[in-house]
Amino acid sequence: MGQRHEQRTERQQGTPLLSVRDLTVEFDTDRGPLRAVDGVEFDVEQGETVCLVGESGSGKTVTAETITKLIRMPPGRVVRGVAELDGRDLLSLSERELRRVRGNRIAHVFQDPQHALNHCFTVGWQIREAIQVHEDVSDAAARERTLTLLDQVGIPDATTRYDDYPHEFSGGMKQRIVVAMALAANPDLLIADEPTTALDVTIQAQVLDLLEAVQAEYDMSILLITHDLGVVAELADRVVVLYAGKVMERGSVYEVFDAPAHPYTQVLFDCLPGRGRPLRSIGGRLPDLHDPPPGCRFAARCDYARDECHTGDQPPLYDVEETQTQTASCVYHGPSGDPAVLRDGHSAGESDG
Ligand SMILES: Nc1ncnc2c1ncn2[C@@H]1O[C@H](COP(=O)(O)OP(=O)(O)OP(=O)(O)O)[C@@H](O)[C@H]1O
Ligand code: NI
Repeated sequence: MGQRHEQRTERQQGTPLLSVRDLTVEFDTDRGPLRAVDGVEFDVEQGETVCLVGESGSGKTVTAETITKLIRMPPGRVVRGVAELDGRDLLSLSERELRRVRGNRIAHVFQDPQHALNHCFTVGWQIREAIQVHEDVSDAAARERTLTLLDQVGIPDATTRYDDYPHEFSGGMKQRIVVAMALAANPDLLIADEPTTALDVTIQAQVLDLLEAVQAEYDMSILLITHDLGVVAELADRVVVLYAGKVMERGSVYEVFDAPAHPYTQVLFDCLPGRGRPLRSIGGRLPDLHDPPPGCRFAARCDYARDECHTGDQPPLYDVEETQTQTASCVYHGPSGDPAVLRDGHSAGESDG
């Protein structure tokens, strides 16, 4: 890893590995443009895990897939914003340059390992390919490295399994192989979108433990999308809460779990985290993304909404009092608000249920 280490220490102090700013993505639909992601901003520092959370349809996948332009354009379109990797905007790269980024620096792991593997080739061949695509090494060296990777991701008896086809592995093992393929590129950032949802519950924990272990080993950053609050609590360093394409709240996992600041996060997190515990489903629906209402996107479902919440733009991300990094897009945290109102309401809600 010596080479990798040098490359990483070159990064300028203070520049995050990934910096997403004002990311705004629309889809052309029969009913006109649909704004799936609207002004999203967050950073991912080297070696940390950032979790994107929010209900279904809140824009998590679109955010994650726009970073490397995996979403199909058209119908998708980046209206504005940047996604900088080490200060270089990925969204303005050519498709050829982007392919290099995807192969080398950013790897994706999706929900279903089935789609990431080619059923016509042995897993050994596929991982070896993934290595040789971006590194000029001999077949023998690539094979050695493949065996090491298979071993690292917990495939028992790697030497014999090298020549097996994907269908000869269980779902959990397949996802391990996908992780091995992702690691083959020695990426700086792993983007994992619900990587365990398609797996049995007992296997989910193992794959998550694997991600945690390889992250430490490879000093890699992870952008993780999950519905599972227990997973957020265990793996995340920082949390980004999305609702209807907007960031509602951001902060360290300690801060956000200790005292969710936005009323949306409060209802979303209104249960004790434990692995396998899904996000609570909350009353009402996401606003229509073709024609979102003015004001805060969450106002229609918010117990604390007052008149100003229904007018103007989504509030800025205000610093949350007495925290280091937490911010919330809610007027109660703004200059004219009293956040104590939200705290009181939240604790009252907790004792009810
Ligand atoms: N190709 C597309 N065409 C039109 N609309 C799309 C397209 N892809 C996504 N959307 C819309 O963008 C919005 C955000 O979708 P996205 O998949 O990012 O949500 P998500 O937070 O990942 O949800 P889930 O938890 O269900 O995966 C949704 O309203 C979705 O319908
Ligand atoms: Ni999604």
